[in-house]
Amino acid sequence: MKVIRSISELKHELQQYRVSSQHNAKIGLVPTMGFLHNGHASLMTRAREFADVVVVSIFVNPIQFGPGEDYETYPRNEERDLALAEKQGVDIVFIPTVAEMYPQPTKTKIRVSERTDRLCGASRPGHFDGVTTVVSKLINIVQPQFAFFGQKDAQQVAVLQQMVMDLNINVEIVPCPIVREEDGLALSSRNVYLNTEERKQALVLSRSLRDAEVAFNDSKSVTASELREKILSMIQSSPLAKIDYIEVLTFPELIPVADNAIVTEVESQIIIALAVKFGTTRLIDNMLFMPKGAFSIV
Ligand SMILES: Nc1ncnc2c1ncn2[C@@H]1O[C@H](COP(=O)(O)OP(=O)(O)OP(=O)(O)O)[C@@H](O)[C@H]1O
Ligand SMILES: CC(C)(CO)[C@@H](O)C(=O)[O-]
Ligand code: BAL
Repeated sequence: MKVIRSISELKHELQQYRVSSQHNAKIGLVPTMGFLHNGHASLMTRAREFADVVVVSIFVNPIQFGPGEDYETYPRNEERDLALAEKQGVDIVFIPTVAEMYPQPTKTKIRVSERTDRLCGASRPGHFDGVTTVVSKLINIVQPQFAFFGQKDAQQVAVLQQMVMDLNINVEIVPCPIVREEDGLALSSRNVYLNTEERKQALVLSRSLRDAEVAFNDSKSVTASELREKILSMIQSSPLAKIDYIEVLTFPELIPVADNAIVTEVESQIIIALAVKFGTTRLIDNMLFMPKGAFSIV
């Protein structure tokens, strides 16, 4: 496994793969912010199935953090990350510095409208401009055929799919399923911030989504607002939970489902997306539902 820190060296290395391969090596990119866990590992495994060369980037991207967010304290552990990537059979780990990615403050940003209006786009103004800008840069540098993203960050997947479609970027965005701890908590680098009590109470996210899934499967007449209320009351029973949002939307368009709509009758895929704070740690989770007539794009 090669560890590369400069853009020019990465481009050179990838060019070697392209010209030396008899089969036109397919490149898979897995963008991350490091502090890798099994959710990231699952993206690498998926990438290996699609691509001959797997490139993982590790970069805590300052321009997707707002003022007062956790850019400075975001967990980092390069040694452990490299060991995990090596174990996953990754070919190249790209670890640029901020100065390498942004030699001067970027004067150009990519902004996707509409799909960024709600959920984390509303709670974290400018966040997705930072994500789409850095992902475009990474795609331009690596020129992969495939790029892999976790469905845990479902809005990120929807926004990036919109971006590559609108800008005719020649890459397939491949969404990958959410990896969870045995007790249901979605893996996230930020879980490390949780103290014992917060970690315990954070289980309410996956449990409330599972309850919603049961209601969805058992009742032919459950409405969007009933599903939302069910989740709301369950999360509110956790004293430490501070709700940012609970929304029922179509996916990937992210258009709100009408309160009185019977969810099993909606003709597109539906997402229930949550963001909840426990102490200072903001966690997100979601579940996709496939009403009758809808077909999956994930
Ligand atoms: N539990 C998970 N299952 C599947 N994919 C995941 C999971 N957690 C993160 N990913 C994906 O890994 C990629 C890199 O994410 P990132 O490095 O921000 O990790 P993270 O655990 O989501 O961190 P954070 O705590 O900052 O949200 C993203 O595409 C993200 O969706
Ligand atoms: C895609 C990403 C690596 C861009 O910085 C980040 O938003 C993340 O880790 O999900
Ligand atoms: N995985 C999302 C990256 C962020 O929270 O900034």
